[in-house]
Amino acid sequence: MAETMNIVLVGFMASGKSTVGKALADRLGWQFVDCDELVVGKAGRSIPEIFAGDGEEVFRDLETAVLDELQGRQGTVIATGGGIVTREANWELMRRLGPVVFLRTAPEILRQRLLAASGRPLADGMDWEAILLRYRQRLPAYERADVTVDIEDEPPAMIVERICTLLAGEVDRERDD
Ligand SMILES: Nc1ncnc2c1ncn2[C@@H]1O[C@H](COP(=O)(O)OP(=O)(O)OP(=O)(O)O)[C@@H](O)[C@H]1O
Ligand SMILES: O=C(O)C1=C[C@@H](O)[C@@H](O)[C@H](O)C1
Ligand SMILES: [Mg+2]
Repeated sequence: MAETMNIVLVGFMASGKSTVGKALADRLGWQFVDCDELVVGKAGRSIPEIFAGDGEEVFRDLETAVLDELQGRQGTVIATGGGIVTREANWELMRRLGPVVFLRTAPEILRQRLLAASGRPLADGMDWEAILLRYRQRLPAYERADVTVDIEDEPPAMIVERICTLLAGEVDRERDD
């Protein structure tokens, strides 16, 4: 795959962006960055601390700033935060980086993963119906991605192979430009 581009992964909380992103970068021999980790590094605080201390808007500003700082990169798999698709400005920044891939993970899998973990302010302590409502509200935004990968219960390595196959067309288009 051409190293002149990056791959940007979007999807709901716990859809696997960070996990699959790392595996995809290993498979391609590319670098990997995670926007959530970059935000934490920039703020010097955890995501729950940013949400609790400054509010969601400040978190979103940091998220956009991080995406802006990634401009110019090549050969990098970029895992985004689950809400990055909610800001219009982020779309232009993501599309400039490379193809945007939506990990459309089955809601039942999201439910199991979110109930088993904490550290996500927009899921912690919320009932599943409220989380599912947010997921449904965000779906049209995720579906703006260039490529969608439907994910059931399967290991990251299999998802990685499917992403590589789906992106072969994107790479061909880039070569034609
Ligand atoms: N294909 C998979 N098979 C099994 N477990 C997985 C798979 N993908 C991710 N997981 C597990 O699901 C959980 C959530 O994954 P991950 O943190 O990668 O999601 P995310 O999309 O980055 O979430 P967030 O938007 O909150 O950053 C983790 O515990 C991870 O180990
Ligand atoms: O879906 C969301 O809005 C979020 C997802 C996480 O990746 C983090 O970016 C944060 O917890 C917010
Ligand atoms: Mg993540």
